[in-house]
Amino acid sequence: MRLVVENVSKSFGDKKVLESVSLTLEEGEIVCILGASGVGKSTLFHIISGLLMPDEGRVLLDGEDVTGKPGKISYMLQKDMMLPYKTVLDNVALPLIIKKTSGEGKIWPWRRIRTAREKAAAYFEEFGLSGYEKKYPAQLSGGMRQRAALLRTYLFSQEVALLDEPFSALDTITKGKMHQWYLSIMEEIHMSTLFITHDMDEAIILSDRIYILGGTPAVIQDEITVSGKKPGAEEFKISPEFLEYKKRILEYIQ
Ligand SMILES: Nc1ncnc2c1ncn2[C@@H]1O[C@H](COP(=O)(O)OP(=O)(O)OP(=O)(O)O)[C@@H](O)[C@H]1O
Repeated sequence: MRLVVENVSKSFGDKKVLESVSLTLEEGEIVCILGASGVGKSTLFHIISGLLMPDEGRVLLDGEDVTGKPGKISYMLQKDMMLPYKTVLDNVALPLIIKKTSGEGKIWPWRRIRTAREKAAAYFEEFGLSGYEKKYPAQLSGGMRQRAALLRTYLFSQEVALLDEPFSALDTITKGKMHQWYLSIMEEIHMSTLFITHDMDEAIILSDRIYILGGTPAVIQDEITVSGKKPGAEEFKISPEFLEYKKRILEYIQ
């Protein structure tokens, strides 16, 4: 088990937001947290990423207690947070520039930047960004920006990634294409991913498992294992199985 979240509870003042939330993420799995707006999804992600301490419970990464320790788990925020005055390559290489790798010793900053750029550039083709290395974020389409942001997240830590509504800003057609792209790239890079969405279809299309977060305070109301999704399997979206998953989710989310 890569990631274990154990009985996490959190209140802000006298408002309890999360109540004993537990979940797991296995190696290479794509797991989604589905919940209505304001239910506490981002609060849960802040806790998992170590940016926020829970009142109770803990977060384990590969068995190590990482509660309240940021920097271990990649976290892609809803906004892609690209620096507008830096090239796409430098934006993507940023985590490699600022994160000292173990055993690296003392090296000149320019050498670290060069190595980081080389490492990041090696993934540009796979992420559909070839030829855009020297462009600026404003020159990319929405889908490309998201792919660049995903690559940056992957380069920060290839172990576990948290993605907060990664495709919500995209139009329906681009979103559909990104879903297929995401599933096929995951077949290659096997990044264990926990993502947030309030889009039911997206949850079913992308996830191996779905946790439904709901109620006040929020608890895990259901856990659904999705079988049948495959990269490029457009017919899955119109299959009876897909509708069954949707029906089950609709029992909780209206
Ligand atoms: N720092 C804070 N101080 C006080 N209340 C907070 C704080 N952070 C979040 N909350 C409250 O906790 C609840 C859950 O917020 P959160 O942002 O986690 O929800 P969400 O499910 O991510 O929402 P959305 O889908 O709209 O992003 C909300 O009622 C919010 O007002």
